[in-house]
Amino acid sequence: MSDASYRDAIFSTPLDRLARFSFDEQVVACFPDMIRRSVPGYGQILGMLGLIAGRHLRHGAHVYDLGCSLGAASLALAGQLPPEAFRLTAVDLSPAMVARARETLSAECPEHAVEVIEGDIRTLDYQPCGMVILNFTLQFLPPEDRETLLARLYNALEPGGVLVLSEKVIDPDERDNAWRVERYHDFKRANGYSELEISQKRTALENVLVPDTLEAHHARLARAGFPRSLTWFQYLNFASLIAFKEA
Ligand SMILES: C[S@@+](CC[C@H](N)C(=O)[O-])C[C@H]1O[C@@H](n2cnc3c(N)ncnc32)[C@H](O)[C@@H]1O
Ligand SMILES: O=C(O)C(=O)C[C@]1(C(=O)O)C=C[C@@H](O)C=C1
Repeated sequence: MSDASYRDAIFSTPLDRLARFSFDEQVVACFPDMIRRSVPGYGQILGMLGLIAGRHLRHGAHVYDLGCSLGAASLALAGQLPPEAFRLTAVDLSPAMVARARETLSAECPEHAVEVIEGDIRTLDYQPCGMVILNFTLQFLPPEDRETLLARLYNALEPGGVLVLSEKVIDPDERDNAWRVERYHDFKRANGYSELEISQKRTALENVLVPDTLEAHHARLARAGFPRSLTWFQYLNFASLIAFKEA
């Protein structure tokens, strides 16, 4: 099993043809380092997922980890809850991510009922479930597909079920937004990224990662059926929301 994770240096040299960002082999090889150095609060969010599940999940309920990448959210749950507490389906569109997630999850939590599916979360057939995790995934779907997916997830959730949605967000106020983005770039610099890496990645993510405002997220969750949602975490321009289905 190769569990090696390399330092992210993808955008460190000038690239004359800057391709759109994609979750290919190159990104997979350095993904744990990339996401840890690029997402403020990533570790804290993972740490809370098990606690949220511990409070809201009916014993033995089904959990979905959508856009699972290497399965970090699934692993976080397995690290905090016993095998009989839940069954989990992790899904990702990237074959390279799925292959590595399967290896990691079967090695790290062999006792837990975890399956990893390669597929598109927009067209998956959802079983009744108690919790859905979208940890930095919805932002990569075309904006016009987001509400339909959330409505399908609302329908799949059992009464009392919860959806955790973590996203990069924008501020409706231009000056506040600029301040957050500038401090986010400081965060990246402090984590060892150069000006070139920051600017090339920003360009590669344009029209690939399309962030919404928190207001747009809450309004969309309400239209999708959720009677209540709240922002439980925010660190600069990264936030996590929880949406509740009525019990
Ligand atoms: C930022 S990563 C998610 C990180 C991961 N959830 C974690 O906590 O470490 C976004 C993931 O969403 C996946 N993705 C994007 N669009 C998808 C889709 N339509 N269906 C399934 N997965 C998708 C990408 O392949 C990528 O692995
Ligand atoms: O580097 C950035 O600007 C990011 O937005 C970080 C981000 C994300 O938010 O999903 C973007 C791509 C990678 O998947 C890892 C993290």
